[in-house]
Amino acid sequence: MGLRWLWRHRVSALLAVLVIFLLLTLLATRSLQNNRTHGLRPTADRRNQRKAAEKHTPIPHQPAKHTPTARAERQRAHPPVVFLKTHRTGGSTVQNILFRLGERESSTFAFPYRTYQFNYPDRFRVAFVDELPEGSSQFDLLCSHMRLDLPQVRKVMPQNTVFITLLRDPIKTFESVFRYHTSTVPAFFSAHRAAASEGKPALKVFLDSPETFWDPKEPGNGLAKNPMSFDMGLNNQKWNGSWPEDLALLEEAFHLVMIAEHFDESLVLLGALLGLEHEDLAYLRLNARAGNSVTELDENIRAKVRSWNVLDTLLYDFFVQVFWEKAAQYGLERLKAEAAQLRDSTENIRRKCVSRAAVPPAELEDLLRPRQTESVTIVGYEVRGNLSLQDQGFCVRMMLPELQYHSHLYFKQYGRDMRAAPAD
Ligand SMILES: Nc1ncnc2c1ncn2[C@@H]1O[C@H](COP(=O)(O)OS(=O)(=O)O)[C@@H](OP(=O)(O)O)[C@H]1O
Repeated sequence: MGLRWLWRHRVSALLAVLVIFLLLTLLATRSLQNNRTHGLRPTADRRNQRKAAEKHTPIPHQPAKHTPTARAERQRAHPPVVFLKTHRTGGSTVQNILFRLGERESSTFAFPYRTYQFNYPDRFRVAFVDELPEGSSQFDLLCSHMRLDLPQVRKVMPQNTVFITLLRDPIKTFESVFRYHTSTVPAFFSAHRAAASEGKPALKVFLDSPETFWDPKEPGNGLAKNPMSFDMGLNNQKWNGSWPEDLALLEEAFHLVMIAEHFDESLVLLGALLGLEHEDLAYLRLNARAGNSVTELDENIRAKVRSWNVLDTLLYDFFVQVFWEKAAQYGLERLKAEAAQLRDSTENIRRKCVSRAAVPPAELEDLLRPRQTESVTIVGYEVRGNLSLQDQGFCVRMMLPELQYHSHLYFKQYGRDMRAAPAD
């Protein structure tokens, strides 16, 4: 054996080496072709972007709840969604459900070109949307704050988009908007200043003579009167002849207008519309004020709030009626039963995830601390320790405040940070 044997069989050895080489080349070519045909693997660029994104925020991995095949089917099953996030109505809670859904299904988000809002309070424009990311053929989800302009939104989203929004009792909404947006809405700011100098409650001072503080030509005053109507793109200053027609157009455009006072029933209808399971709809009440930041309203103040926001009352009452019509179509008994089931399953998930609720901001880590304003305290949640990595990923996402989740998803989608607001 050894060298003499090799020398004697040199031709056979050479042939064997050649055959092995040819076989390896063939296998390599087939595998490359497969990857190209099915487009399964991300490009090196996208892989690097994703790695960078994962490094960017200390958010645990998204749990892989579904198998790849099931995920692909679910992706096909649910249509693109626009969620019109009206102010102080519970929108961050619904947005969080959609953020989780979109992240799990690798949806493409239509994000604002700058910051977290579509150039609010301007009416929505196509130009306010960031570019379609490389490799995406359409936007699947749009759920950041805007003032609605339906034809413009339709230009951004695919034709089969489902439109949803959320309305809240106008008295609760206005009280919350007034307290939360003290420094960003000029009319409220002036009222607070006057109230401070008179030593009186600001809301009472404002409602005693709102016209003193409210300049309708000031663009920043959109939320100062009928804030929900303003967000829905209606004339929020006064009723005019086009209101009934505008309402009818909204009714036609929106597949579902959820009602905060019937939140669980609204989620059941949302789930039916998008084909979601109860686990997908589990939620924590996000962006809530601490008890000491809420103003108790007596009947006199409530009547003044109602009268100042009469168009919001009209809007709300109209869509509450539409909501119950939809509920009747779904089946009232069925809706009641499913809402009860959703409440139970959500309660179990809350018990598993949350170690402490209504936590003051100073006691929360940066990742879980909601945005605060000068005038109110917004409380958050503490996540339980000792969770599996998968549960931790799920639970943290459910309590992640809007800004943190938004910037995480933005970085994941574009591989870069969000653009800041332009300097004034
Ligand atoms: N599920 C549910 N049901 C009823 N109400 C809810 C729910 N989730 C959040 N909230 C209340 O909604 C208020 C926050 O609304 P938003 O998240 O839309 O605010 S924001 O515009 O994004 O700042 C805030 O209201 P206030 O606490 O009265 O200010 C939340 O407590």
